[in-house]
Amino acid sequence: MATDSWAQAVDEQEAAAESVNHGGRFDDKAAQSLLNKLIRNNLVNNTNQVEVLQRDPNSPLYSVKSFEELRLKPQLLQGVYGLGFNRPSKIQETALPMMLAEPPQNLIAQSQSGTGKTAAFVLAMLSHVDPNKRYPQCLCVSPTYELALQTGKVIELMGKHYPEVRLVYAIRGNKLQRGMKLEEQIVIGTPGTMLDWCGKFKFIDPKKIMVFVLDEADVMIATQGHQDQSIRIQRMLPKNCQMLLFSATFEETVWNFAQRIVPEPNIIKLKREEETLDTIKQYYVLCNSREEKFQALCNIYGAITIAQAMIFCHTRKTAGWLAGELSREGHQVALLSGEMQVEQRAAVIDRFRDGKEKVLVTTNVCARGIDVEQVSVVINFDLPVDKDGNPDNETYLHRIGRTGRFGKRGLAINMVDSKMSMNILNRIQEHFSKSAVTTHARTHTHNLLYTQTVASS
Ligand SMILES: Nc1ncnc2c1ncn2[C@@H]1O[C@H](COP(=O)(O)OP(=O)(O)OP(=O)(O)O)[C@@H](O)[C@H]1O
Repeated sequence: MATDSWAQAVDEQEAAAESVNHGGRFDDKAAQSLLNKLIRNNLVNNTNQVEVLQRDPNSPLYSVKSFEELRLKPQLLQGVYGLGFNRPSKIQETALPMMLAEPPQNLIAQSQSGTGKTAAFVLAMLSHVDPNKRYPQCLCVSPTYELALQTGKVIELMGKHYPEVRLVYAIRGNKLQRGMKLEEQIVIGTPGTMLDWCGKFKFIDPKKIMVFVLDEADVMIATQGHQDQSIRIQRMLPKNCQMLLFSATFEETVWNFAQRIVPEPNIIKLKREEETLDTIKQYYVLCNSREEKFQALCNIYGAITIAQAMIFCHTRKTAGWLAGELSREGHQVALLSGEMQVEQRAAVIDRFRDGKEKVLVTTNVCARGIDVEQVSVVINFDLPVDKDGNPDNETYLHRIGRTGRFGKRGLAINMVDSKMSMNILNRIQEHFSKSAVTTHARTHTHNLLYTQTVASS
C-alpha cells in the first residue's frame, strides 16, 4: 500500500475507533459499519513491517547483532534461515548470549507475546546438547498439550539440519514400555507426564539433565498443580543444571517467587508500560446482553473471516453455546475447550492452523503461546477474570497476543455487556497504563486505543 493511502487508512481507523469507543452501540448501524471498516483496515499488513521494526530501537523486534554474531552452530544457523528468520529479535539477541555463556547461567526472561521467546530457548537447548550422548539432556515443560506439540515442532524445524539430535514428547497418550530408557536428547512435555517419566517410570535419568526450561513460567509457578510438579522435577535435577524461565507476563508475586526458586538468575524484565504491543489495536463494543453480543459477532463475522480470528469465552459452557449458535447461523467455526480429548484438541488446532476453519471459539486453554500467524482478530466475548471475579490482566495480554505475532498488525475487540464488565475493562486498562501518563490516561479511561497510544509514547 502506498504511504498516503496507508496514512489515510490509519486516520480512518482512528476516527472509527473514536466513534466506536465513545459509546457506539452495536445496534447502531454507523458503529457497526465503522467497526467492520476498522477490521478490514487492520488486516492490511505492510510487507516490510518486520524489517522496519527490526531497525527501530523502541521495538521488541530490534536487534543490533546478526544471527552469525550470536555464534550459533552452522547447522542451527541453517535451521534459523530455513525458517525465514533474517535477524534476531531483542529477546533473542539479549537472552542467547546469556544462555550460551560458560559456565551455564540461569535466566528468568520476560518479553512481549509473539516476539520469539520460543525460538530463543529452543536454540539454547539445541546448542547445549551433545548429540553423541544418547540420553535426555534437556527438559522443556509447557502448560498445555497443544503448546508442547507446537514447541516440539519448532525444535524439529530449527534442528532440521542437525539430525543427530532427537526429540521425544512427554505428553498424555504417549505410552512407553515399562523399564525403557530414553535415547532422545530433548524431552518436551507437560508437567504431570514429565514428572512421571523422571520419577515413577524412570524413563529419564534426571541427574543427567543440563538444561531445564519452563515455558509460560509464570503460570507454571502460579498454578498449584503445575507448581508442585515443576518443583518436584526441579528437585531431582543436578545443582548445576541450567534453569531457563520464559513468559510474556510475570505478576509481581510470581516474579518474586521465581527469583527464590532459581539460584543466581540473570534477569530480563519489562516495564509495565512495555508489556503491551503497539501493533495490537484494542477496542470495545457496548452490548446489553449475551444475545446482543452474539448478534454483534454475527454483524462483524464477514470482516473477521477475511483472515482468521480467535474468540475467547470464560467457560466451556459458553464456548460450546457460542460455537453452536454460530454454526446454526450457518458460520463454520471450530471449538476447542479443555474437556475434549487431547487428540481431538490437536486435530482442531491443526485444522485451524491450516486455515480449514477461520474462526476458533475457545477458552483460556488456548490463551497462551499458540502461534498461528494469520490470526488478525482476537475477540474477548467474555473479558478474562480470575476466580474471584477480578480482572485477569495477564490472561488479557496473552489472549490478545494471539494476534500481532512478530510485528504483524492485530486487532482485539472486547465485548462489554454490563456495568460490571465495563468496570473490569477499565481496570485492565488502568493496570497497563498506570505507570505511563496517568492523568492523561484517566481522562480517556473508556478508550483503550487512546490509552495504548498514550502509554507507549
Ligand atoms: N528472528 C525471527 N525472525 C522472524 N520471525 C521470527 C523470529 N523469531 C521468531 N519468529 C516467528 O515469530 C512468531 C512468534 O514467535 P514465538 O512463538 O517464539 O513467540 P513467543 O514470544 O514465544 O510468543 P508467546 O508469548 O505467545 O509464547 C513465530 O511464528 C516465529 O516463527
